[in-house]
Amino acid sequence: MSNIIKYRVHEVGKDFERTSKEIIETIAPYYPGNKNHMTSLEDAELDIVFEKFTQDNAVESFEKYFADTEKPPEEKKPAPAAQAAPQAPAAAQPQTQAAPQAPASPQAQAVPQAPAAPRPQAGPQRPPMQGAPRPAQQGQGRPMQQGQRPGGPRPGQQGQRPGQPMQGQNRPPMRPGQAPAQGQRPMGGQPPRPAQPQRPQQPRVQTRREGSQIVDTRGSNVDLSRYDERIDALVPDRVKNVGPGKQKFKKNNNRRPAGVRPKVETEAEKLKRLELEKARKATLKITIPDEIVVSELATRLKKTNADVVKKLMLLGVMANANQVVDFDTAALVCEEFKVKYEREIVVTIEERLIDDSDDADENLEPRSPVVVVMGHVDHGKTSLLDAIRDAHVTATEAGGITQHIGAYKVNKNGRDITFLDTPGHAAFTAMRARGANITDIAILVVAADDGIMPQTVEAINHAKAAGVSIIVAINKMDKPEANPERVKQALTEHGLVPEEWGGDVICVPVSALKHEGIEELLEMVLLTADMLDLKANPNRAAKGTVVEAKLDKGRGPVATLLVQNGTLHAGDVIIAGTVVGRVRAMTDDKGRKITDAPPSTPVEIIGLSDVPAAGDIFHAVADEKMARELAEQRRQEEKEKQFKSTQKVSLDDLFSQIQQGEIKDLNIIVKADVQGSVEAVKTSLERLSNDEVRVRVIHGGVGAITDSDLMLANASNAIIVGFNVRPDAQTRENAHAQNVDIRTYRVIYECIEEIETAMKGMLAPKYRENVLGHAEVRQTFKVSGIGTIAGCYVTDGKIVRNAKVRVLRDSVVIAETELDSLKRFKDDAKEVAQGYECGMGLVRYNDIKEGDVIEAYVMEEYRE
Ligand SMILES: Nc1nc2c(ncn2[C@@H]2O[C@H](COP(=O)(O)OP(=O)(O)OP(=O)(O)O)[C@@H](O)[C@H]2O)c(=O)[nH]1
Repeated sequence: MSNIIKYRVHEVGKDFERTSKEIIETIAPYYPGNKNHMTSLEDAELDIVFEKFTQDNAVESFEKYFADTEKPPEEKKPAPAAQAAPQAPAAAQPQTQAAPQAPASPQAQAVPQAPAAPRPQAGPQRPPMQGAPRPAQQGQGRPMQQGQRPGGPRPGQQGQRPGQPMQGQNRPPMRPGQAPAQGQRPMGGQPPRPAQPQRPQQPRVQTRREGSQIVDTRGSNVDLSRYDERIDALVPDRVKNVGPGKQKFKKNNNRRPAGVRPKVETEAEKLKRLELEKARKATLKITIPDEIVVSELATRLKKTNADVVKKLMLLGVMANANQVVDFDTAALVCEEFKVKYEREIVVTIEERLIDDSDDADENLEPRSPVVVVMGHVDHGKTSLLDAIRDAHVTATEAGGITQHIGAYKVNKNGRDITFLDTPGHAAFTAMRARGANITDIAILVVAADDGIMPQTVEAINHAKAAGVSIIVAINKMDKPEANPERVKQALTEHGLVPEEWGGDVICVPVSALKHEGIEELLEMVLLTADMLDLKANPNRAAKGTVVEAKLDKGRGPVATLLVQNGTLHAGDVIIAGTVVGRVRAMTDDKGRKITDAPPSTPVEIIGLSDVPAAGDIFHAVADEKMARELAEQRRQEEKEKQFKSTQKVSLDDLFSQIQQGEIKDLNIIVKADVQGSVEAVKTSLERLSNDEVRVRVIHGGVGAITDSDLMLANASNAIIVGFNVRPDAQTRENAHAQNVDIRTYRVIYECIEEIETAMKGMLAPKYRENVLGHAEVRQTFKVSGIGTIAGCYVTDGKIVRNAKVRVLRDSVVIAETELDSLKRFKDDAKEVAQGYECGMGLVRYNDIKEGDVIEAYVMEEYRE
């Protein structure tokens, strides 16, 4: 650097108001050699000059100096100027450090090497600098040191030379001509910064060590970064390499730029910022969903997990960061933190796509009733449906060809009635299990010659569970042995009291075979419909249920839909369960093409992408793309559902389900060997109802537990209780697959007790029976002295020697005991597997008959 910028002896002399000779003499003792006024001076030589003249300007007494500085500048102005005048402009630095290494120290950079002003080339060319000579000083031939302190030079204050940048500005001392050439310093154009100079200067007691130079950085407005550049420029390489390494001011570079803001202000600013932050937090508003993980809540509250967990603890909720809390708890935490909150409303695709809002009364119009026919096998359901259709479809609709699409409409007295063509409660309940409640009225067909049969009872209970109105059609009235009174009598036993006996159940005697009583029956259906006041809004997007669906070879997926609300139009986009499609063609039950299907209309449509399931609910939607998205989402949900075992009510977790509010009604199906037991259990169980749970026996019947019971239990989320009756192997397997809880008992009070304790959450069964297998008694042998030996064939599972057994006759338990002996031919056997024959003797039981079933089981410890 010094090679580039020449600073000649005469220039230095001029700057310091010394002769060239004096300068040369100053340097000579340190750097001997021939020099003249044109000799360029090296950095080290310059440093010596600066040191020399700086020291020459040292004040004699600090006391005097400090005393001077405390006086108002105005008073002192003329005097110090005069005093300082004869002196060299150097600051009073009693430093003896004149070594060439001096500039290497950071302090040395602050040494006023700036004899710029007097220099002819530098002075005039410079734009006014902060330290520009004031008129008074100019009059004295040199500018005052930094102008702001008329008290004269003081220790540590450099730059007393004319034209030198003011220290207050923290300009690094500069040699004339150097900075502009290097472009290291934004000299010109930098406006004077008066803040520092005008600050009342307190006497600064500075402990200065002999031989060191100190940069006064206490003003907090020293731009130290500038010194780094100067260091690089000024420090000779050999000096740089000495010591523990370069010690740049950069370490302190985090200081604010000179003159921008003093340290006190920074603190104030920080406080202000903190306050602002606090204020911002105070007005924080967050949204909380119905359930939120604690860590997520903490994030939203801008708190740590620990803070939130602590607050929860104080609120009496023990939850860790990964646990979920409900909205109310989260809201309490928000209140504790004084954070505003509101409930997060999650709009699902379903909500956006499907408008499930209720209709306003003024938009509702009467709709025709939807009727299902149920009853015991062979009581004439199909015959009745055919009779109704024959009388009202083929006869009245000229040219109409009856289509079996799963539902049809008949017209009576100018009003329509829709019949579901699938008789029996199986289809009805299967549909209900899928969430579809499509029927308004159930016609219960009871053969007058047969009376109430098991499936009649089931049908009654299925209809009751679905909450539909029942009309009894007493069929086969043409038969001579028909006894409608007996039927009515039996009906009362099942809670259906005929009208003529003071009840509200309409009973119509009919003959499906002879087409008698059909008109009366239909009239009664209309009457019941009037009572139900069935209404729908035809002026909205259609909603309904898939009644039937199949894959047609030529037409692709074909589905029968029953429109329940709104009107379905040809061309509509519909979503049914996980299937999406556009209604390409629509035909009614008479095979006619139609374009609009108002409420209670069954239609057959084509155009779906896949075959939906019967019972699926369909919606006509506006956005096909979104519908596909929803279908995909539903498929995903279905998969997840399959993964998780279906949550069905069971006695084991009854209490937890009650506590979680999942159960309000405990539905029970009671099956027993005799009607008396059914009634007894029913009354006893229903008495168990308490404030939280209502125990409802939705079906009670005599006989084995069958698939039909399972179906009802499945649809109504019920548990099955059996007394002295048991499910057969297939039913048990199905129950297991469908997660239906079947409990079997021998004594009523055991059942009552178990359900009661389960409701109280005290049910802790330690043992549970595990059925090992069944064997059918094929032959019996009487052995004197031993008793009866049963020759059996193991039908499923295995029979184990130590197992307990029960004897079943027509699925009714007739004995419970243990195995006395188990033999394969003449040998004792430990166990006999399925498909083998064996001989069995039972402990204290000899009344075994051919056809009996022996069930072997063991009691196993049960762990939840
Ligand atoms: N005498 C007489 N026989 C009838 C009447 N209704 C039906 N039947 C007869 O009863 C038998 C059973 O009739 P279905 O209509 O098949 O009875 P279902 O209830 O539909 O029977 P499933 O479909 O097996 O459940 C048939 O042989 C019919 O002919 C009737 O009103 N009078």
